[in-house]
Amino acid sequence: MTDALDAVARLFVNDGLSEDEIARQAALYGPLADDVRALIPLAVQTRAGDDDVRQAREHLAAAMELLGRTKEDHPFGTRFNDNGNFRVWGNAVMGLRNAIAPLHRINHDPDGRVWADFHLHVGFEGPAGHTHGGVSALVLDQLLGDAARVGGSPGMTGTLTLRYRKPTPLGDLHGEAKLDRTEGRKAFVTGHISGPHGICVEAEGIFIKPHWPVEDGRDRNQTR
Ligand SMILES: CCCCCCCCCCCC(=O)SCCNC(=O)CCNC(=O)[C@H](O)C(C)(C)COP(=O)(O)OP(=O)(O)OC[C@H]1O[C@@H](n2cnc3c(N)ncnc32)[C@H](O)[C@@H]1OP(=O)(O)O
Repeated sequence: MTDALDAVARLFVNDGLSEDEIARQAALYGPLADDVRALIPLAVQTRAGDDDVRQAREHLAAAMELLGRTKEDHPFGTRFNDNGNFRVWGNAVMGLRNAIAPLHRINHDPDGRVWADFHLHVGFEGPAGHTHGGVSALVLDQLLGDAARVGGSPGMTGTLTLRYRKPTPLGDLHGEAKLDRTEGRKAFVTGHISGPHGICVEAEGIFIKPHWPVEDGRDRNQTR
């Protein structure tokens, strides 16, 4: 656990950025992630032939060379400033700079419910034409964890139990979660993902506040 503690402490950084600089970086790197995100379904669906694919790959190689000239050698972690503007831009579910992240925003209602409307493209396929079960788990883990945090009991996922009630289509989906109760350091949270024909996946999670020296105090309505 010492290594994990060290990593969390090292990657939980007040970088002192001004709001203007944060906005500048968001405007610069967010669209880059959006472009990379748009490439993923294209890689699955393009019917381009040999020459076009070869040419596209040359462009991509040039882009990778440009982007790789200067880069950090560690994950993004959690960054914040004195205003409490928390950024988790590398997060796999809602990180602004993460091209695989399917959620743009997680909303928090005054009653503690958290919810998101999101779109899963063809790169999230599991069963033919449907969402991969692990992707549903990914999204629900984040939503339930956020509900625990918003409810005042932030924690690491101890147990996540899913019931796949019916196949989850790709496309436009809705997810939500709410803290049910707490017992000591444990938060018990429930949630679900629904599609056009109702609830597809139900989830129950136990989130446990670890013995870490840091608190995650992200703003309640923070965008990714
Ligand atoms: C500031 C926060 C920032 C939190 C930052 C949140 C980021 C959210 C990110 C999204 C969510 C993730 O992906 S999180 C990543 C996936 N999860 C992980 O990697 C977690 C790895 N596991 C761990 O680090 C640890 O096992 C913990 C923290 C979960 C628990 O360790 P611990 O704190 O030493 O727990 P311990 O003292 O033994 O037990 C405390 C109580 O919890 C129960 N318990 C222990 N483990 C489990 C378990 N897996 N499932 C259910 N219950 C459990 C015990 O029975 C006990 O109940 P009683 O006797 O008191 O009744």
